Amino acid sequence: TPKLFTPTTVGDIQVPNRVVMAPLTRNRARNETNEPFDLHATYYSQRASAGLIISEATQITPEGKGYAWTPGIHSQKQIDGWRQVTDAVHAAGGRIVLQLWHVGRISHTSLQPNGQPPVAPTAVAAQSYTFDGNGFVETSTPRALETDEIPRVVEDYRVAARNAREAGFDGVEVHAANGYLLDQFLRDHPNQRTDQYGGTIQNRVRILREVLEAVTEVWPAGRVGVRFSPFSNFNDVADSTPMETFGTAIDVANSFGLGYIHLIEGETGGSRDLPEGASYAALRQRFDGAYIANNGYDRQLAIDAVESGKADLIAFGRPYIANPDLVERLRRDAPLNTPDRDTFYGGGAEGYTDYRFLADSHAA
Ligand SMILES: C=C(C(=O)O)c1ccccc1
Repeated sequence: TPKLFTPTTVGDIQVPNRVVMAPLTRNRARNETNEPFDLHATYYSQRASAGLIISEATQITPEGKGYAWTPGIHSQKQIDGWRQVTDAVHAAGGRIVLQLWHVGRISHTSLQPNGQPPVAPTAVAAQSYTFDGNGFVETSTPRALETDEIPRVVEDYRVAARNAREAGFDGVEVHAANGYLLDQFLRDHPNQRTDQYGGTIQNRVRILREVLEAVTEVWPAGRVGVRFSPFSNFNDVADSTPMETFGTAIDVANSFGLGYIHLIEGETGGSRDLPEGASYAALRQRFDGAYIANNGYDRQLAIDAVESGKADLIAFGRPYIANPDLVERLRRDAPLNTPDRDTFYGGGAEGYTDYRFLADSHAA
């Protein structure tokens, strides 16, 4: 049996295989109140045979929302909605962690409380787009967070992490990738702050350190992970020294004894090509916990990466949209359903909970 299909531990979490369901935004939470409901419980429990499920990105506060119909974890209604999901996943024998999200400047005033500008490290708009419920709009120009507001943002992560415990999750993943708030602070484009949260790499990782400190006061560190996208420019971020910046960020994660780091290898949802001088092995060896690798893996790449020790687990995104029983299909090297792009984002059950299982396929 390829090692991909054997048990391991991700920090404190025992998992039966190394196939991870990557966080996937699907824009199906209730509008305005942003809670998940029974449809989401069906979707996630269908995929419970994953070694570990990482939930879709979930905003920690109304200010942290950047797209229409994305779920939150900052109200009792949302906690109750997520409890339906975690109960269903556990009843199906699965494990699920919640991805804690703050979009920073990847938002639009129409999605913000009182139509206010989004917040960010620096008052420079991303050259990016978001989905406001009617269509794609350019992201709004943010206002720069004041130095004395950062503790409030950190507290928002702490409360959201506590809410995730109440909602029955097995752990949390801090979203520090894909050009959202924490990634905006990590990179010297756009972070041009002149206070202790900008300039040197030590300053640019400070908010991450403070967030991880807060989250690991609520959760055992072995149930906390963090996601990075060191070489992706998705959502208009870039860094002049990515190996140093993300090496330092990973040192910070390691200093808390986190259960795992989760790296998008290459361009988010795109090329796996590495820039000159970049090395995942060099980044990974600075971390003592589990390494989850993501981005464009197919069955053979995944088997080889785990067999060779390049990665401990592999996160699959698009394949999990269309294959609830992905683990079984990979184990058998069975054909995979093709995801329908038109129903990736928004809508209801169609293209969400109606993909077939292998068993169904054999049904007459
Ligand atoms: C949370 C996302 C990410 O991390 O890239 C996202 C958001 C909207 C569409 C696709 C992906």
